[in-house]
Amino acid sequence: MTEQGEVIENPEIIEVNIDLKLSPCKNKIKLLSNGLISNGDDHATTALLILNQHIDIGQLFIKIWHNSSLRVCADGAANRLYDFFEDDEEERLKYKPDYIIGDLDSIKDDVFKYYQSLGVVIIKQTTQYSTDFTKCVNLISIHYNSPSFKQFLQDHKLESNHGIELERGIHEFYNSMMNEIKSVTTIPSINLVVINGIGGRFDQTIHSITQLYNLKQKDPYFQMSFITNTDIIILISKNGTILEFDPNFRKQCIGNCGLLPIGEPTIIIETIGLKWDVKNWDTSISTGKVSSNNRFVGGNKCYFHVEDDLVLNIEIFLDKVIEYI
Ligand SMILES: Nc1ncnc2c1ncn2[C@@H]1O[C@H](COP(=O)(O)OP(=O)(O)OP(=O)(O)O)[C@@H](O)[C@H]1O
Ligand SMILES: Cc1ncc(C[n+]2csc(CCO)c2C)c(N)n1
Repeated sequence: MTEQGEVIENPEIIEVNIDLKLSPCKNKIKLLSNGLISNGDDHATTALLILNQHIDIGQLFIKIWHNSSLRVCADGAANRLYDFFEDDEEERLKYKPDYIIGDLDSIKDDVFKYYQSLGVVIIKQTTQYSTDFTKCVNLISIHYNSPSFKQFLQDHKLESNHGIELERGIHEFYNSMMNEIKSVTTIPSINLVVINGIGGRFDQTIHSITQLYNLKQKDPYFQMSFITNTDIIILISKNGTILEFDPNFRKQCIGNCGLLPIGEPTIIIETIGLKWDVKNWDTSISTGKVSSNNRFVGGNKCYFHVEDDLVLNIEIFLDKVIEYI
């Protein structure tokens, strides 16, 4: 039996030219030289979501913070933000999140009081049918898209929980907002950078990956990426995607990559710009046919054409990224 599909081994550096007549390209994303992923829309804004694990990306964290127009902590992530500054009270004060949200079973009392005293909006949501991660994502959507949410917070600022229903008020707010705005407006793009969601507990990590697929369906205006101290992780959409990067950044800061069909088996119709490019290559976790340990050899871009969305991880050398920015 012959293996399906084709693997083409390329030299260490190649020029990538994409003939758009043969290789469709619906999506363009950029890997910026500060390690952030942008959907290529110059008007997009960036939001930072901090989850509850140790912040281990050093000065890259500070860089991402300053690059963001909104910063949200999921429950116990507020402890991690607080601890990041160790005993440097002056620095800690400069990094005030916009919101802390979750069931609030993980945030420490003194951290709660600290951020409350700084005027951070802290929202309790007790439902045990969604994670703090999902609560955060809904809140971020509302923050950017609801014409009335900021006014609502202002009007209810003296009430307990800012007047938001305790169990699933944010989810309800989100649902009714989405019903209202879907028909009327085009929603601006948001580059959503998530830290601390990968590694650590395995179910939490898999839940993070589900968010990549889920957001693509429910809130496609998010370009979501996970950043860890070893990787950037994104979803590559079907219908053809060009990923652009700065050639020097690639050389100095990027290592291996993997095309990971975590959500479902699929066919990689074509890649252009990998050390091991593939054509009509069926890939699945259960057969073990997965392109891991691959790398970018396209000087400034790489092209992916996949039949179904799949996960891409890009290895970053954190120290080099921090040096580079
Ligand atoms: N060990 C971990 N590994 C990966 N992600 C994590 C881990 N712990 C927490 N997170 C992420 O941080 C978010 C906030 O976590 P927190 O500890 O405050 O609450 P939790 O009770 O563990 O999470 P949840 O309430 O969502 O179940 C979680 O929703 C999850 O996305
Ligand atoms: C089928 C099913 N499995 C697990 C949970 C538990 N759960 C999912 S999200 C969440 C909130 C954590 O803050 C909890 C406890 C559930 N509700 N339903």
